[in-house]
Amino acid sequence: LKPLFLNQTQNMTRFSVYRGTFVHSTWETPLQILEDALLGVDEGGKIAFIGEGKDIKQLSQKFGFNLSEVIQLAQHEFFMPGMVDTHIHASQYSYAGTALDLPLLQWLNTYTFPVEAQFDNLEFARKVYTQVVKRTLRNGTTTACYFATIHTDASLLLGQLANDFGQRALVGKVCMDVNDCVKNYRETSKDSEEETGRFIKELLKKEYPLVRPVVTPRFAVTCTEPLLKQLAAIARNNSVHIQSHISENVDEVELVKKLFPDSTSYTDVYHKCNLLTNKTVMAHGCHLSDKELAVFRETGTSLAHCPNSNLSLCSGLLDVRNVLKHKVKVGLGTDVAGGYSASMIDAVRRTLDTSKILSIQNPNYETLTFEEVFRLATLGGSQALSLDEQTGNFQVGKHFDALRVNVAVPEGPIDLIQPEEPKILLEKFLNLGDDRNIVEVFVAGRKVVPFTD
Ligand SMILES: O=c1[nH]c(=O)c2nc[nH]c2[nH]1
Ligand SMILES: [Zn+2]
Repeated sequence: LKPLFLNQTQNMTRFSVYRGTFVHSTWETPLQILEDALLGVDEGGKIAFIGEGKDIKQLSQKFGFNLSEVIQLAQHEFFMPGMVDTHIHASQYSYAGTALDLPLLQWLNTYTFPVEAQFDNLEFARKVYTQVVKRTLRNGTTTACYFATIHTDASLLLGQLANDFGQRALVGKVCMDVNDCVKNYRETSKDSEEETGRFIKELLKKEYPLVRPVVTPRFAVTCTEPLLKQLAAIARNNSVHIQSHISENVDEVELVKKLFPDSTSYTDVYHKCNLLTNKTVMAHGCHLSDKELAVFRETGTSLAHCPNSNLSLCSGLLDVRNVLKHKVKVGLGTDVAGGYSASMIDAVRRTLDTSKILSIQNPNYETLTFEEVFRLATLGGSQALSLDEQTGNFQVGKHFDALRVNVAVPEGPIDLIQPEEPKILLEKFLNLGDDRNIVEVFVAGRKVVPFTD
């Protein structure tokens, strides 16, 4: 009886086990390929073991799974880590793909603020937020760092929807106490502060396992210095993330200089207000100086590179190679709707395009490789959001956030003429693939795509 009893206790933990090709990044190498690997996920959604297919018998005995339960990937399939969108405006999704004919400051006043003002209507909010969460999940965004609007209840609803669909998310109620252009879209400083406190408290009270609040001053142009300082204190007291925008376009940088004459740079404005922390992510940074990047590095602040937006609004070209040389943490963002695509696959392509534009301008430029950009979209993003202990690659102990990619999916966008090695399959997927190739999406071990209802 004794051995049987022992065996039963061993079997108490049930694993989901996958066998096939796994591609991911580490800090040592931007592309590591594990062929015929076995990966086990425990009931908590964490990666319990990674081994080789040839050792399946020993692994099944050690971890107590049946060989018949192992899920085998097909030829042309691989698992890659879920992608991390480090910067996306959920509230701008309704007009994604339009309104790209004005530079940033005019774009905000003409298109963005009037739409965001409508999120006092919870039914409208539910419609938009449901669609953006589903669309991003389907396109392989397992973690999203969202801007909502100034409306606390609608922002809480976004958190609820991310939780319901199973997406890992940071959700920010936007703060802005300056806006003279669209009068019904701004808060008093007091409301902004109090509502941020309420937002954090109520979101944390829900105890959603994968959703966290992020303190969100929109940017220095729409926030007074006292509000910026208060928000930094709220973030510190609650140990939560901070997100904002910085140095996206030249006119904006000039305006911030005028608005904050006592600061030596745009970065200095935020630094003086204590907003630069190792849980802060700033979008864009196209026009940051090397000196400012050094402050990012010292404070542990990260950058969200949003190339589609930077090109679409003619904002600028972020020199990611220089950011990496300064050892500043950096991930990729779609920045919907300044960026017209909600897909992180597009963010990968636009990152490569931007790097190639910089190479055209300077033939000595060291162009980013597709492997490096793959790392930015996965591990880099998780690090930029200080979530790299939970997600970003396939490491024992991390959550299983993964995409099952079938490069040769029937009726899909890619024609495979002959069998290809995994590196080529990944490159084809990143350059030619779309959501049809993403046949399953897992977040913390749970299959969230295809949708169940
Ligand atoms: O791309 C952007 N989108 C926005 O909504 C925004 N607000 C401030 N700065 C911004 N940049
Ligand atoms: Zn943005």
